[in-house]
Amino acid sequence: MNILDKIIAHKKEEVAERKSLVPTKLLERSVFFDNKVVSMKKYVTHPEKTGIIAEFKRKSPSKGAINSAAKVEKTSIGYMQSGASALSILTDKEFFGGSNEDLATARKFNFCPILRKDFIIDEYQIVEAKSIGADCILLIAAALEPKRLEELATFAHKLGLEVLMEVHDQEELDRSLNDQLDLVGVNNRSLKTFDVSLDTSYSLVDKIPDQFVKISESGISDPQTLVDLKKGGFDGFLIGENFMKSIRPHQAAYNFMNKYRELSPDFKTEAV
Ligand SMILES: O=P(O)(O)OC[C@@H](O)[C@@H](O)c1c[nH]c2ccccc12
Repeated sequence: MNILDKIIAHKKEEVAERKSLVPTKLLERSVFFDNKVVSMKKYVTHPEKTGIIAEFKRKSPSKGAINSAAKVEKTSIGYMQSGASALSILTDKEFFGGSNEDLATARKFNFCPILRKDFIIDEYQIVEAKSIGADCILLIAAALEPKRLEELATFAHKLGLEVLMEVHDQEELDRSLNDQLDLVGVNNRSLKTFDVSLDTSYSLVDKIPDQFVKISESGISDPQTLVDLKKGGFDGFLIGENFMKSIRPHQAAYNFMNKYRELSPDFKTEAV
């Protein structure tokens, strides 16, 4: 059993329990439910933004504890003020130390696209994503049958949410691509070994059709890497640990994005 199998097994139990505690009808009454969705696609590709999707992640199976003290409010606002295009908020509790409240807090304090970072296997979680203020959901190709993935993506679109599909290799990409996706992410971290290799991104970027916004995910720790990935054809970059491992993640993000600006002279906008 690899880590993903373990997480999905746990997720099934968790979703069953949540469903019995909070019916869908109640989720639909949330104040966030009628919010207009902020497009991740648009913000990531906006020429005056960095393309960075900055992540709030307290711990992970590969790294253990990363930062248990950071506050969502300060961190998310700081990420956005530094020039991030969007936020990614972990809502899985068991393996990543996140919560739905974290995402709802980020929503309250920011006008920007927010990705619900979780392991989605059921429509219920998509309604829940909308009810806590998310704009985009993650669907992991390694965890879903292609047909099921397309069904979930279609359901998300019905609620107005965008969809980021994550792949690790060409086989996952080939079998899971469908028209209901908005963004396609290549995860540089292997689920089996936890090794990170940017070669995964470079080897897959040209295989992703141009109708999708292309995201490189995980293991990015150097602004020069962003310049290179952008040249290689990526529009967006998902960065978590590199910011979160600092005592002040928002400050780390600020320094990182300033360096990125210096390295890309055609990229003019200042952090506010
Ligand atoms: O912290 P990193 O190495 O910058 O990676 C961020 C993000 O890509 C990673 O957290 C991630 C990618 N896909 C996921 C799926 C579930 C949970 C987490 C993830």
